[in-house]
Amino acid sequence: MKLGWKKRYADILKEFNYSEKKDKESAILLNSILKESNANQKIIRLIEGKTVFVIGSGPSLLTAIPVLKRYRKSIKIAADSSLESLVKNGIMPNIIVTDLDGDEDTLKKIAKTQAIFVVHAHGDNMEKLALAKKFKNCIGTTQSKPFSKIQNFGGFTDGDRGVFLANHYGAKKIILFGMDFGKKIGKFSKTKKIDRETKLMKLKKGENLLEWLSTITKSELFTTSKSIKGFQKISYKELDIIIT
Ligand SMILES: Nc1ncnc2c1ncn2[C@@H]1O[C@H](COP(=O)(O)OP(=O)(O)OP(=O)(O)O)[C@@H](O)[C@H]1O
Ligand SMILES: Nc1nc2c(c(=O)[nH]1)N=C(CO)CN2
Ligand SMILES: [Mg+2]
Repeated sequence: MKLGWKKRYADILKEFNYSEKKDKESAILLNSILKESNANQKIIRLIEGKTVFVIGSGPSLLTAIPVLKRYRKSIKIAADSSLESLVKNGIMPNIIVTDLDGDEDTLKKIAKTQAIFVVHAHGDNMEKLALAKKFKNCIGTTQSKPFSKIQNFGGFTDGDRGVFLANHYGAKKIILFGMDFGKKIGKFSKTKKIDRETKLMKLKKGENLLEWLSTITKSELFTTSKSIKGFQKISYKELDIIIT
């Protein structure tokens, strides 16, 4: 990915004490698992020039769900564990961005549908990657150097990676739901209590990356969740005006 991702990734490696070597190993493993597919063309058709919703697992996901039910035709990108509550409420996302630490049963349940899975390989999820074999439509990503079938659109947590994905494929407008960041972890999030400190650090990093993206993207950015610098804060009532 262009636009200065390398520097952001170097900061992430340092701050979270991750190993670039392990990130690369993981990406090589995912590349060996993925079949050739036309998921890329499918994703372009879904996103290019469109208004796209990106849905995270922050506290506001609760109020977002009844609203999302009314926008059946809008393109939806679900970040990992937001998927479980969406599917339970009859909302089927078009794209799922995941590092496979969300709810496995839900992932398996919709594995063979038209949904496109954007699976992220990193140094700490190698043992989960085999799950990608089950997905009918699957794209592989890395935060390190892209190669072969593995791409890098930028981004860190599943939610902000969803926004970077929508930016990469040329969404006209990107609207966030359940992407509150801040100090309160959403109850749909799969994070255990012991991880709280790291989780909050990850959320902070995700928010910072979105602030940065807002300075370089061509997409118009909106949020129905808590305010983010560079995103226009809107109420659910304003959605109809923004979408048309
Ligand atoms: N306050 C919040 N609590 C939880 N998730 C949030 C919040 N604000 C934004 N999100 C976004 O929702 C996404 C999905 O959340 P969740 O914690 O369920 O996924 P995750 O798989 O644990 O996240 P990741 O693997 O990216 O750390 C996160 O990746 C994050 O970008
Ligand atoms: N190496 C490594 N990379 C990541 C990790 C992680 O736990 N380890 N978590 C992420 C989002 O939660 C994104 N990237
Ligand atoms: Mg995840």
